[in-house]
Amino acid sequence: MNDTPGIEVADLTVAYRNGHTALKDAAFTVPQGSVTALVGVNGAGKSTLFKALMDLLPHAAGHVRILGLPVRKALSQNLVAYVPQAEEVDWTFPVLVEDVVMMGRYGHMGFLRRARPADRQAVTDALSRVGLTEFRRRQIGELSGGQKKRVFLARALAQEARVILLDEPFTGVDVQTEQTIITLLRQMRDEGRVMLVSTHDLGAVPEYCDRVVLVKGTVLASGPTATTFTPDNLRLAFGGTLRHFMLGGTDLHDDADRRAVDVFTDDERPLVFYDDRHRKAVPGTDDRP
Ligand SMILES: Nc1ncnc2c1ncn2[C@@H]1O[C@H](COP(=O)(O)OP(=O)(O)OP(=O)(O)O)[C@@H](O)[C@H]1O
Repeated sequence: MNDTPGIEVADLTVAYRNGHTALKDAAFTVPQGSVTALVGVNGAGKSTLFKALMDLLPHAAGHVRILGLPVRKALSQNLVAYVPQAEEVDWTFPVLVEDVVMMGRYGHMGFLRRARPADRQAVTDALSRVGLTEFRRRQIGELSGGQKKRVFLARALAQEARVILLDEPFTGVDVQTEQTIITLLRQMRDEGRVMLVSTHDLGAVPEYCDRVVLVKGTVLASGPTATTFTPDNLRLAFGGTLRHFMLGGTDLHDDADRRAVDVFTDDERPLVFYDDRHRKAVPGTDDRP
């Protein structure tokens, strides 16, 4: 690992063919060996940013570098992998779990896409790492939501991607699978990889993300979670869409404790901040079973 940023986005503007500018002058940097949350309201531009990083949308202005390389070069070197949202995949397509993971090897194969022993070994290793070895001969459509997510993570591992874009990896996933995925993300971070994770689960962000990028038509703020994932920045990014209230005094304590908490919630996944002396989001304070 060197000091080259994992992802570098500078003054990026992205417009759709109908003329709608979804991102304007967006800028942020993500170091190698990090897990970064990408958060913002519906329509803020998270998927647009992913598409720009995957070269699926032209850049009207600005530039993107991945591990110091222009996007196309990074893609041609198999450095970038995308873990899609469940809705983007046709689960009725008859394909085995191991075949999906083998797709991660295509970029390493020749024109005829003939799998060599090294490719088969990479698939076996990746499936073992995500705990799906016994599911390798199943049709992908027969798996649970959480298992499907892990198949796509295995595909990214088999690809030996260094930068992995994860679109809502925890949607529809139970708490145990969420923990399995978080453990994997941490291991991959420790291997020097870059994970950019779009998520609406704000309560879990401080638990597993080193850094945060807040978007709303542009990048409002980015940096280490402790200094960026703050009530002020969240108000900027989510103002009006999340309920925000403070609890203190007798609403919170039955003694003279003067501490207060800041709560941001969409009524499903609250994010709780303790008072100024503890301006650090507290993970695990949500109300899931
Ligand atoms: N194909 C498209 N053509 C035109 N405009 C689009 C297209 N896709 C998205 N947009 C618009 O671009 C803006 C950003 O959308 P985007 O899908 O990037 O948001 P998002 O942050 O990923 O939202 P969500 O949280 O709902 O997934 C929105 O205003 C959206 O309506």
